[in-house]
Amino acid sequence: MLATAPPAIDIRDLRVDYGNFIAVDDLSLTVPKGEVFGLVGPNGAGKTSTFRVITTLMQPTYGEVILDGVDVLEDLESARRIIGYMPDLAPVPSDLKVWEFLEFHADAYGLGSRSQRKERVAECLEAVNLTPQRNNWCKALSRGQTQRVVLAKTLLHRPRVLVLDEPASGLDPLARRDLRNVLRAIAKEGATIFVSSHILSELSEMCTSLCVMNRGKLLASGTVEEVRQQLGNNERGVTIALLRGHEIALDWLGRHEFVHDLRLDGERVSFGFKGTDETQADLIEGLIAAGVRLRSFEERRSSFEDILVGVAESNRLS
Ligand SMILES: Nc1ncnc2c1ncn2[C@@H]1O[C@H](COP(=O)(O)OP(=O)(O)OP(=O)(O)O)[C@@H](O)[C@H]1O
Repeated sequence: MLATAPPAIDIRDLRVDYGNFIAVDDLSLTVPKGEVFGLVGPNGAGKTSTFRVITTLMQPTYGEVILDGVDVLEDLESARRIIGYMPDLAPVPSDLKVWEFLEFHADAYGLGSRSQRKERVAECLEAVNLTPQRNNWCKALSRGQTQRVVLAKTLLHRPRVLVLDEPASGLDPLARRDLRNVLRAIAKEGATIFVSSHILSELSEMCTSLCVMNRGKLLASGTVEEVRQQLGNNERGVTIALLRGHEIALDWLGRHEFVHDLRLDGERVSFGFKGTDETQADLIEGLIAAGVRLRSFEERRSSFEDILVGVAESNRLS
């Protein structure tokens, strides 16, 4: 029988206390290999504390973190070889050129012979699409380019697990798109990426799956759709335009268990719908089978940002 490969990241019952304050509360999470996995949560959710434990920078109060089968708390040295960590707003020295900055770190890591180190620097610059900027001063780079230089530095030792704290913060949409493409390409090469943000839409664009954390606790995890369902936000507003069968539609929808706030406005019928994608597909089929001539169907869902704002609001109120 084939042994199953361990997940890239396995966090079990993690707890981080600062004095009497619980910053991470009983967090358990598994990230399969090759994912771009997002960690989203409002300020103070416990994202950085979680990352600091994973990256061996801090001992947790309780719990285990296993990276690619290696226990981070038991075998620090092996864990550090697996991890690449890019902290929030990592600085780059302004008085070095891009290639000098990377070669300095390749030397510090002792990455093989001089020619091997140069080759690795070139590979990493290519991976982050910065080969044309290799001779530029670090201080002359844009914010997006600076993030990618730091990412190149983080890739030098071929980490299998990349932990990136808010890498897209402060980037314009174009720079975010560049970063997203670079991260996807890196994951395709086999690395697993664990990336945080407090902006959900940023991560939902970038990640294969994600989790939501709030006040140290895991609220939901899975694909974007699964997370939306787990957070109980599958409410949507629907407007249908009909050519015939308005009476039938009103009667049929009025008896549907997931439909509420039904309104007729000219040829259009609007209502709130609280069901899954499957039940919504059943609803469309049911309406047509009942004899309604449907011209169009339009749904409006709360954006992911609205959901997160709801989470943050509930913090403030409680
Ligand atoms: N060294 C510390 N001592 C005391 N409290 C701390 C310390 N570090 C973090 N905290 C608190 O723990 C909580 C979680 O902080 P953490 O930085 O992990 O959250 P975060 O989700 O990364 O937030 P942000 O998005 O603001 O960076 C916050 O309330 C923070 O004030």
